[in-house]
Amino acid sequence: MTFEKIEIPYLVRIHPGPVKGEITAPASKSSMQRAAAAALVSGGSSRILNPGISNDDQASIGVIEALGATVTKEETSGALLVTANSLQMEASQDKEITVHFGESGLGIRMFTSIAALRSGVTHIQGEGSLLTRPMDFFDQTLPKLNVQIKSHEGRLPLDIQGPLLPKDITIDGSLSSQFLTGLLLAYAAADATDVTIFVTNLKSRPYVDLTLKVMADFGLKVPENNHYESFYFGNSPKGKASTTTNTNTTTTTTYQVEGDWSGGAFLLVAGAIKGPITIRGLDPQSTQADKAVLKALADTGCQLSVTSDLIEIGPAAGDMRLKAFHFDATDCPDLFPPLVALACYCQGKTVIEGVSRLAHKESNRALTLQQEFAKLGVKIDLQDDLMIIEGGKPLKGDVTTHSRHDHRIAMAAAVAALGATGPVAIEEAAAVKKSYPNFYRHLENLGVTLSD
Ligand SMILES: O=C(O)C1=C[C@@H](OP(=O)(O)O)[C@@H](O)[C@H](O)C1
Ligand SMILES: C=C(OP(=O)(O)O)C(=O)O
Repeated sequence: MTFEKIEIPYLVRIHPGPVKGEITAPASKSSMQRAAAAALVSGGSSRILNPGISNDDQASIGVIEALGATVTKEETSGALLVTANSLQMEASQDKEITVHFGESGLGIRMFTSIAALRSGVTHIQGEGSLLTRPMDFFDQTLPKLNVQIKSHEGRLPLDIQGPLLPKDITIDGSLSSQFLTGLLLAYAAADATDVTIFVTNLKSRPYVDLTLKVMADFGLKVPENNHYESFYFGNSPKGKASTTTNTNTTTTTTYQVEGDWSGGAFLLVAGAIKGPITIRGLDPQSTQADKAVLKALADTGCQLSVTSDLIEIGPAAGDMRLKAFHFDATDCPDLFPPLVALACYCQGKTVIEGVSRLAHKESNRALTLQQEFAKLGVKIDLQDDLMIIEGGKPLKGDVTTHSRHDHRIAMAAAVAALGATGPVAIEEAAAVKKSYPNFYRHLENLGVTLSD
């Protein structure tokens, strides 16, 4: 499968000004990547509507192709059609193969356990920031499940060889939920029966809800979730796909990729700072962790109206100013960057909890936020697990920030720039392609002036 190429210059300059009009949030890479994995392991044919085009989405499609799936695009609807054998049945499962994950943390942590279902050797590779993110979970866990693994002191590249055999196991969920997501899918694919994954100290819990939902949507066997402490795969047969369409002799699972609350959070913050705007495509019933941005926004006193179809958002009414807020982002760490941009425009000190969750993202996000926002004249203190942002003062314009090769830092700087005293340049602006390649185009659609 080839995807459309989106060109973004090295430097994008954001000119301050209002946002107006209507925009549809992009596809969620969390939803799309899970759909790709579920389409692979559920076998048969699947139709993925509203597919994402981010680098991480593209990497996941490349991975399922490398693992034996065929992916084509339906020209009329843009849907992706995936056909796959179950991995254990795949003719090439004994062969030695190499899979590339680009920079996707979810991709590598989810698909490594799935690739471990193969009995051939799989070489697992990544690039950029992924090379320094911790993967020692696999060194500790996979050997207990009949999988041989060689890593580079807990970092990439990895070589693995299964087949993974589901067993009762205890894992540590404090670093990331993504490893659990992978094991849940791999256990389901291996038809785990009367087996439990025990988890200690699980963080980013709503992401596991999303995993379980996608598994149910694809008709995979869904374990019983006991308070996020254990996940029990019982004796019952596989689940039944909730959305299936029957075409003569074959059954196709149809899955609609959700709109992205993580990328959408930047649009919402833009609306609260310099709107009003209308945003479509964000489902208030979603299990996505970053839907929690609504709570922080409501606490600022911005104008906010949420329905199942659209969200209308604008600054505080009349002469009122946005108020500082207190928010716990431990289970939704990707909200730190948009909430920092929001906090800049809120009177007083905003406190965000969960700083320890930021150390191993595309950058060490607590530090990069502190350093890049300092260039805009914003003071951010880090005290243990708390981030404290002093808001309400004018943001410096005519400055140059750097994405630090982190998509969410670039988007946070861009949104913060909307109310600055002059244009704000962002170096290595193309980092946004990791999750939201159309981000700058969407800002332009909302009336923002950009220059190189
Ligand atoms: O499962 C997912 O889709 C994700 C889980 C979160 O990671 P952690 O579980 O490591 O917090 C989040 O930060 C990441 O961007 C996407
Ligand atoms: C950390 C992120 O993604 P991942 O862990 O999947 O690379 C992110 O999107 O902010």
